[in-house]
Amino acid sequence: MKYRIGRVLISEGQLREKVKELGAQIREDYKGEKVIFVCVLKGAVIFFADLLREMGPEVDAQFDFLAISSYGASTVSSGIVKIQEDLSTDIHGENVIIVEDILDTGLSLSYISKLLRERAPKSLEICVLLDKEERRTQPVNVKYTGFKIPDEFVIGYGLDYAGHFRHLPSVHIAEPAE
Ligand SMILES: O=P(O)(O)OC[C@H]1O[C@H](OP(=O)(O)OP(=O)(O)O)[C@H](O)[C@@H]1O
Ligand code: HPA
Repeated sequence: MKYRIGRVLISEGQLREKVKELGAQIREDYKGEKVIFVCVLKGAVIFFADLLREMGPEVDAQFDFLAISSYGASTVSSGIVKIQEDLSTDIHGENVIIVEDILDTGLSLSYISKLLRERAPKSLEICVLLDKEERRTQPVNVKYTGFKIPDEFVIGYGLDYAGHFRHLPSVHIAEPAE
C-alpha cells in the first residue's frame, strides 16, 4: 500500500461536536418540514448516520442514497464522475439536502447538484463535513460546512485511500509509505 495512517487532523471529539453543531443548524432551518437527505456513497456514510441522528422528532427526515465514484484507487480525481446507483425516491417538489464527506476539486458535488436540480426539488442544499477549499476547480455553493482543511489527502471517518481506512473514528492525514 502506498499510504499509511498519519497524524490525526480532526479528533473524534471535534467531529462529535461539529456534527452536533451542524445538526442543530439544519434542525432549526427545517423544523416541521419533510427533508430527503441524500447520502453520497460511500464516503459520507458515517457522517450521514451521525448527522441524521441529530434531527430529532422536529424534522420529518427521510433517507436516500446516491453512489458515485471519481477517485477509484487513486488520490487524484479521474475527472470523470460516474453514477453507480441512482436515488430510489422522486425528489420533485421536495426539500433535499445532499450530505457529503469532502469537497475537494468540486467536480463530484457540482455534477450531483446539477443532476438533482434538473429533477425540480422544492429546495436543494449541500452539507459537507470537510472542505479542501484551495483545490477547487468547479464552484459549488455549500450551505452547511464542517471544517475547512489544508490540501492534504485525508482518511478515516468514512474517507478512504483505495478502499482502506474508512473505519477509523478520527480523520487522519494519509502519509506516503516508503
Ligand atoms: O470534490 P471532488 O474532487 O470531486 O472530491 C470529492 C469526492 O471524492 C470522494 O469520492 P470518491 O470518488 O473517492 O468515492 P467514495 O465516496 O466511494 O470514496 C468524496 O466522497 C467525494 O464524493
Ligand atoms: O482527501 C481525500 N481523502 C479521501 N477521499 C477524497 N476524495 C477527495 N479528496 C479526498
